[in-house]
Amino acid sequence: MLFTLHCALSDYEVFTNEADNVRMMSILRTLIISMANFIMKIVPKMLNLLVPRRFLACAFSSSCQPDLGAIRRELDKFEGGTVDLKMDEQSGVAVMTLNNPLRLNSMTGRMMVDMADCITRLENWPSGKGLILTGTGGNFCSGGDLTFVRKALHYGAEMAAFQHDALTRLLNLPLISVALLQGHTLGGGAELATACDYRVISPSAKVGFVQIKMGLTTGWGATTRLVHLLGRQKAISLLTSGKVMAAEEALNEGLVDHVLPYSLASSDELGECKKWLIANYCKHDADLIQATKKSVIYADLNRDIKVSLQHERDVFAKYWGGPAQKAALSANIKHK
Ligand SMILES: CCC(=O)SCCNC(=O)CCNC(=O)[C@H](O)C(C)(C)COP(=O)(O)OP(=O)(O)OC[C@H]1O[C@@H](n2cnc3c(N)ncnc32)[C@H](O)[C@@H]1OP(=O)(O)O
Repeated sequence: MLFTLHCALSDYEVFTNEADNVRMMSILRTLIISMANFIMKIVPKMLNLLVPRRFLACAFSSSCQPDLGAIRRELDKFEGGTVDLKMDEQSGVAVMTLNNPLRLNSMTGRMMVDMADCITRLENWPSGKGLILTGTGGNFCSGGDLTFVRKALHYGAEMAAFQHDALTRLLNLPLISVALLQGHTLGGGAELATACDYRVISPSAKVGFVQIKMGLTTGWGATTRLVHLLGRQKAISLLTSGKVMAAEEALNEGLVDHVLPYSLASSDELGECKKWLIANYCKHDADLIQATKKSVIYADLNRDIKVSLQHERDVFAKYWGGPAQKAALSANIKHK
């Protein structure tokens, strides 16, 4: 580049006499191209020195996909607690339980991996209708396990990518899901609750997006889900206040859908929640429930009304004239 500059300047002295405008323009063009090439070469090198390589790769590559397998192997090293799944074939309702009771079911890396595996099993459960997400020992979840959090301070973006994938899959299960909020539901715990279709709360429970008080924003996708669920204003209010709400306030805010009666022992609340789920959403045929939920997800993700209606028609045509409709017609049902 310096060589080009030198040649260009010496040429300039010669040309002042000849006033050869055409050659002057050509020299100027060479100069500009050389400078541009120089900048294009040096800027990425400087950025490479200043910013970690993995961030650059993500920021500049349009094909950047997090390697979930590698993240999973890393998260699995942060032990403590489990997430357990029971699938009841008879009722079609599964119970997924956060199990880290000494730390109020706060989530370790291992639990995140467990939960992702449970979700994979639920994605492939054709006779399933519903899911209850609950915590053991009278608490839902007090957020990220702070022992894990302290060890994983270098691993936030990766953990968030893993949780975004798992919790989006949870939200989009073809089952009707409900989070049973008991005791404490804080931070990441409140985020988990927003990855279910509904939230049922114990009258003595408390729930809050306390991330802001921990110097954080949401890492497990709750901001995106809250805006869909409650709209911008309420999302801003819950997330920026970090307020911890009692059951009635959470109901008034629209965050929860049902408050359980006061009369129940904590151990009976799971049974009551199951009754609520079945009575409201899981009475009918599993195949129809799954088809309905899938259509709702499709409509939500494809806001183009024509595309969504076409899909709805296709699903409808599959059931029209089918055995379930014929059985219902024969039964001569009165919908009183
Ligand atoms: C991913 C980003 C996030 O989730 S940010 C939010 C992280 N969560 C928190 O900061 C919650 C911190 N914990 C608390 O505020 C209190 O423990 C709450 C939940 C209010 C319960 O208070 P209290 O009923 O008095 O119980 P306690 O404090 O004695 O707790 C019992 C034992 O559980 C533990 N615990 C609780 N939460 C966590 C957590 N998130 N991570 C790790 N451990 C947790 C407490 O340390 C306590 O343990 P220990 O009995 O002292 O050994």
